[in-house]
Amino acid sequence: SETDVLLKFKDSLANDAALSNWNASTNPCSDNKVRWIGVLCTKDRTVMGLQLENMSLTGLVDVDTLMALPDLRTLSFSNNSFDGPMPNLKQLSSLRSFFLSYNRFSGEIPDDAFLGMGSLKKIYLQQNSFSGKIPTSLTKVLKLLELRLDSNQLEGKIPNFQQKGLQLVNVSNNSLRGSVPKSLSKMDLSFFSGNKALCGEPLLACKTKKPTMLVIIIAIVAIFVILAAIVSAIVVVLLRLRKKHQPSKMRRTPCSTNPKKVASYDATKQNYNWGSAETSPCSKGQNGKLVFVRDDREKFELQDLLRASAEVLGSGTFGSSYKAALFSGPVMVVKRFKLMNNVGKEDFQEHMRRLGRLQHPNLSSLVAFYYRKDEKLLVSEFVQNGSLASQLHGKRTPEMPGLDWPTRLRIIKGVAKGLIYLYNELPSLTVPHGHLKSSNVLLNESFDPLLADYGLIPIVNKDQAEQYMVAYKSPEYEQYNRTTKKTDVWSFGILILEVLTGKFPENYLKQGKSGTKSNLASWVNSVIREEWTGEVFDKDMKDTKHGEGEMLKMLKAGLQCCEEDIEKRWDIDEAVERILELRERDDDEDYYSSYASEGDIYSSRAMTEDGFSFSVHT
Ligand SMILES: Nc1ncnc2c1ncn2[C@@H]1O[C@H](COP(=O)(O)OP(=O)(O)OP(=O)(O)O)[C@@H](O)[C@H]1O
Repeated sequence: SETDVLLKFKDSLANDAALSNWNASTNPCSDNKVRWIGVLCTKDRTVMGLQLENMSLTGLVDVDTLMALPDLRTLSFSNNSFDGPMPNLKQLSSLRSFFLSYNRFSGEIPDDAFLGMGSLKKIYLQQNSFSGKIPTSLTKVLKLLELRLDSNQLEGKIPNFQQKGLQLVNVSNNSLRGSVPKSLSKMDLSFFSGNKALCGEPLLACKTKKPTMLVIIIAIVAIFVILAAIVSAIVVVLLRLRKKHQPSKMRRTPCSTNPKKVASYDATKQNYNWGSAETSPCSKGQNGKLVFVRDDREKFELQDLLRASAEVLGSGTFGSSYKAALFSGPVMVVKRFKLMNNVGKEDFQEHMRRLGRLQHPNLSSLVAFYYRKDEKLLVSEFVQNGSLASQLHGKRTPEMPGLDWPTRLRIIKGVAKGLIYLYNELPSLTVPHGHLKSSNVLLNESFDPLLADYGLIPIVNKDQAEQYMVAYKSPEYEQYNRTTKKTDVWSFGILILEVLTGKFPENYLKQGKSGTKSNLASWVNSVIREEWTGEVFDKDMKDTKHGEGEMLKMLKAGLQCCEEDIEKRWDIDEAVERILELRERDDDEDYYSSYASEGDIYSSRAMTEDGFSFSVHT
């Protein structure tokens, strides 16, 4: 009977004076008046629970015996003096609640202590000396509403409770660590306090996982600083680019920034005073002197150049060129190079001296140079009639009516002579000129050509050279990334075609439909293929009447020099030889007539042995 069960249970207790009315002569639930102390009964007078609180009980909680009470739903032994490990209550799988708080229970609670207790709603274990981890089997008690584990010596992390109905989980005053599970974050903060290493809502945020407000503010400030730095860097770069790309019309000092090269020809010239030596950028940090490459001419100082009134001649790819009339008479041209650091100072000076030794009627001679690490100035004599480019493409005026054929022929021949001289004098250079184009062919008072800007490939910065210098626009460089001894011949060929057609070569450098590059030579070829050879010649070219034959031969020579297949392209010797053998017109009438008759053959539009047909324009 239940009487026997409870008396047996009482036997295992010690200090049980409070249970004095528990005796075998009465039934625990028989009569309200004599109901046993601390026994809770159902309506049917069966034992439903034990509420043995505040009785100073000690001894053993005999769970095995209690298993014989089929309707037992609740047990409370709160505020007694029980000690030892937690009773094995999971055997009482129908329990709805149990209260062991305020005793001296100790030791670890087995991890599976609550397994199978599917009806349990309230577990009160607070104010004992339990140690070890919170058993994970608690998370499986699906109906759990209230759990009190506070004021023990529990450690480790709080398991991840997921029960929907949980109303209270108090784990305060233990030694728990880690973060409060999200499912418990809305509970009262006091349920978690007293655990030094516990964090997360409702406690303070965990440092490792969530940044504090201060950290967030610092991060935001840092992002702003970085953004500001990036924006200012972009602004600086844009300003520099803008400065660099200012059109050549802007007034410049010889030390101002190199503007971007434009594809169209710009013959604009402006008078400009360089200002005092102090205000000129050239004077800042200027500790070097002009170095004269020859002894046979009058010397002057850099200051003399800076003091002279200057005219901007133009802005090339490497820097601007200035015309400076010295007080003592001579007129010089100073070209400012920013990007000439391919070699060190010694090699640079050596190369300059080498160029300075070159003397030829068709070369513009280097007079002096100035070396500074970040910029170089090359000084040469001013050449009277400007460049071949300005003569071919500049605005037509009564003073600049357009070059006639005899002059053009003489110019091409002069260029050929200058070129072969460079090949002979600079044999170690694969590309002795390297930058042969019409703006680098200057014309003296008799319209004889003088080559300029030659022999610079070894000293110009490689990147810049590859980007801007004429040699690197050649088919062999475009296709195979290499230059050869015939590369200058190709530039010469383009120059010849430019002189004959009056077309500006850079305007014909295009990517073709098939991916192939087109150039002035391919344009000329296409016109010839259409049998409109006469159409290729410059309409502004005067005095062609007796020169058609030579013009045609020159056209062929130009195309031979522009042959894309290097094997088929003439070498410099052949090119020069063929060009120099072309006859120049003189006052000999016989010559006129023979020349004219040759032209007449072509003007009949018959195909010639060279494969050209020719129709004379008027
Ligand atoms: N010694 C000179 N006498 C007269 N005009 C010159 C002289 N040197 C250069 N020029 C002219 O000054 C202008 C600018 O020349 P610059 O050499 O600076 O540029 P570019 O030849 O157009 O291009 P790049 O820098 O690619 O050579 C050109 O029209 C050029 O013909």
